Amino acid sequence: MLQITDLAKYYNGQPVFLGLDLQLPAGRFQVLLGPSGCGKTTLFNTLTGVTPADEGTITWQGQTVPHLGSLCAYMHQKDLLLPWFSLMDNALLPARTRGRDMAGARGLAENLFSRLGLDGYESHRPNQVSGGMRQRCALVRTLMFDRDLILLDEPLSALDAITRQRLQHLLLLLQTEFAKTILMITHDVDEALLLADDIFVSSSLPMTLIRRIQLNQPKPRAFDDPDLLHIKADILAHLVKGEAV
Ligand SMILES: Nc1ncnc2c1ncn2[C@@H]1O[C@H](COP(=O)(O)OP(=O)(O)OP(=O)(O)O)[C@@H](O)[C@H]1O
Repeated sequence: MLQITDLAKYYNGQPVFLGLDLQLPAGRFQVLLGPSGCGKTTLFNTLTGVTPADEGTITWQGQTVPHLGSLCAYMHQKDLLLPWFSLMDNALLPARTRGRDMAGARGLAENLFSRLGLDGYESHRPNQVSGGMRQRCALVRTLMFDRDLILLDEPLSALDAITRQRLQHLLLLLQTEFAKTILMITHDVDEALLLADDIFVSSSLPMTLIRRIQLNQPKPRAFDDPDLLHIKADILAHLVKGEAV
């Protein structure tokens, strides 16, 4: 369980967010949905210690921590693969830097490569494969951190519709098969509706959470589910209202 209380971050004296409270129960797929520039990436950077919080507390499994840096796996918008390493060596980096059993790590990475349609590309370098393949490799590397909590910052935003759909299914696997707690940022309302157990809708800058929606519909879900269409209309109305905050 992750508890964020009264979190604030300022840039140049202006709040990106302040008084932010968020509670994330373990094992759920939670999605933060908000307009461009509202502070979503800054929130993730603050949570992971990339940039320090100015106020507030972060509590992970009952312990107050300065940030979640070493407690979570963070997948950025950009794949951040090292260009001089092969895809497999990129995926194995978390295991290597943590001194893990490399034979076991390689076995797991090979299994994930195969599941994600990357087998045969293990020794390719990032510039020799497509954007979708790089994102899949980045997803494998994120899993190789072996953390219970995963933060995903628009992991699918740069992908074509088909690849995106395929990876959405894979993201669902993270939750069901690997029992991860996930917090994902997206702009895409449909993606949020397909994947989330909880959706947090944020206002524009400074970011406040203006709506929380719990979705109990079983997955995989269909876009034309009347319940989801109803929720979509509600979210869009809140996003429009949030722009005016
Ligand atoms: N290092 C920084 N220094 C100063 N201002 C910053 C810095 N990083 C981000 N900002 C500002 O903070 C605000 C929030 O930016 P952020 O990238 O967190 O938004 P976002 O919601 O993730 O945007 P997008 O959805 O477009 O990725 C923006 O006004 C941005 O210009």
